[in-house]
Amino acid sequence: MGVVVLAMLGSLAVLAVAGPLWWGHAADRPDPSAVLQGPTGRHPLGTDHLGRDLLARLLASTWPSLLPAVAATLLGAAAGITLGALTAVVGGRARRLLGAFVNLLLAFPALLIAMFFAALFGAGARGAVFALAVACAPGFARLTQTLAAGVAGTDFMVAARVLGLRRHRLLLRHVLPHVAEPLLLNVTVAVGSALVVLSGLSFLGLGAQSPSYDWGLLLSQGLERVYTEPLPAVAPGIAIVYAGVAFQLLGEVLAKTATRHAAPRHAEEPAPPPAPAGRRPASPDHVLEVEDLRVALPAGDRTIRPVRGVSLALRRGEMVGLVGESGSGKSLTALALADLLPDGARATWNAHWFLGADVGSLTRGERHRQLATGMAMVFQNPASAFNPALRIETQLTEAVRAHHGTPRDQAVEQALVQLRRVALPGERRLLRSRPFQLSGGQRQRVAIAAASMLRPDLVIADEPTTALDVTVQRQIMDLLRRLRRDDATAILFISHDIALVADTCDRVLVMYGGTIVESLPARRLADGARHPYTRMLVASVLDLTADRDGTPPTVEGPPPDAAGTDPGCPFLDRCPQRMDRCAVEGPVPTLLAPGHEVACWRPLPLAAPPGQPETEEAET
Ligand SMILES: Nc1ncnc2c1ncn2[C@@H]1O[C@H](COP(=O)(O)OP(=O)(O)OP(=O)(O)O)[C@@H](O)[C@H]1O
Repeated sequence: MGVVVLAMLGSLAVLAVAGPLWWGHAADRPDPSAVLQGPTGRHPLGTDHLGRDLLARLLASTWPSLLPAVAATLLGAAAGITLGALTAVVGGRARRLLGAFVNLLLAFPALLIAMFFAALFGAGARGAVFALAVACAPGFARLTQTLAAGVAGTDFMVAARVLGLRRHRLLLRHVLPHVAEPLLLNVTVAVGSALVVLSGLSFLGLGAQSPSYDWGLLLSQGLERVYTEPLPAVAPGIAIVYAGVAFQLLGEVLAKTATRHAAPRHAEEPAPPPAPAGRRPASPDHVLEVEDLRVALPAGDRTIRPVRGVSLALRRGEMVGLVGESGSGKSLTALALADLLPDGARATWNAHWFLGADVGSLTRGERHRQLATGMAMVFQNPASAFNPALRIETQLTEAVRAHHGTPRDQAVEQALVQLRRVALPGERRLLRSRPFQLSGGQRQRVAIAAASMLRPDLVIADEPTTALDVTVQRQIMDLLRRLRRDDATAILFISHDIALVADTCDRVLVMYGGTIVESLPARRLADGARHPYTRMLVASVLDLTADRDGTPPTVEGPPPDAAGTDPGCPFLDRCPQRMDRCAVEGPVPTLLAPGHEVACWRPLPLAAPPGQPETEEAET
């Protein structure tokens, strides 16, 4: 197809350049003796009303026909794509405004807009070009908006936001390359349509003005006598179709090759990754502290409160598990901590400290930078956490390049070091790969390598092993453990898999109905849990040491009210221990033993060894 396109476009280019030189003179020479002739040996397409040779005019007008169509399409596409792509990276209100503006423009038919602006700008080729650009921009904006919307909520965009990339970088690196293929196709196809519209404008007397002429004008002149001499009208029509098909095929060829050259090449010199300096938590121990974190979300005509007063703290090098059934608010808690809540969601807190900085008092830019360099996220689905259009190299290196100004060569070498750390062989070949060329396990290892690139103080891993098989799960857990051991990185490990959490974490936070109902050392989970929900959760997993199939644990009974307005305990309806007080007063977390807190008015007694009565004192 490439060869065919090359031949077609080459012939058009030759005609465009050589046409005026070779046939320009014949095209403009009137011949009163040969007015309005049909096709003859001397004039294969006949002559016009001044006796000028129509074939010469057709060939000589290649350039003035193609140039305005290409120029109008490029101008319109540039304006429309910029407008549409902005919607993927701006905030909620600006996005709605931009959307409304595009809708307004689209409310008018493109041809009407083109005619209106052509009349406004004045009849002539230049006016027609601008008019057509204005007319086709909204279509490109809508297309880009739709394509970009598909990208905006993806994990790789969230991941890129976690890295704190600026809007223009998000736009250029992640949104545009991802939507480039259909856009390129549409731009080139639109050149063909632009040719037709320009012909229409010329036909209406709003395009090329005599004595200049283009295929559109020749077509309209030919149409006047199409019933007696069809060739003078058919020939410019064929020229328009030929050029249109050439551009359409060009679109397809370009679309196939567009994403192959997105990433730069890397250099050879190895260099150790420098550790970022100058970040110190206020308490040397705590990386993150949050108190009474709440998240409210609009859901239809009401507001839901999926997170209702979460307090937690993570020490340097500590691995803390966050467990709870589906919908308990684990992911929203993580997203609120990373300042990545979806549009419309609102987070509030009493205190929120990250690396010694009061997050609430930072400016937006400072907050993004602090979170981007100090925190990394590993998502559940490694397939969607990467931008499929970009090479692994680009995705691994862009954060250090953006935040630390690391030169590309050095960033690439850091990426190689990180890939070796996560035990991925053939790391140079891997850097040149695209995400779809890797297996699920490889992708998750690359995700951990990417998370380690900035040497973050905290990694939030949101169900990083759920989509993987058991063997790969173990390898990924080993990597997370190594990350925490080697770099003293704190890890918040979100999972349904309480057996895995009990096995790998230091502490476990049990979430229910948007609150943390119990916090205890992981080794105490099997026999030391005191909250009825934790006990039921543990009981729902038959054996904490058994092999896991990734099925989330289930607890019988209705889930808590999503609105979160009931005053009592969220576990009330499912609790076998409930008392009258539980319905009217939410339980406050109470310290039962060092490192063990329970939010329950009537915590269960400790499970006793077989043959002995249950006791409350054993632990304390
Ligand atoms: N963007 C959103 N808009 C409306 N409701 C949402 C949104 N995101 C989450 N929710 C709701 O908030 C509640 C908590 O969601 P969240 O994803 O934090 O739960 P989770 O504990 O992480 O669940 P899972 O383990 O299934 O991921 C759920 O009821 C969910 O339906």
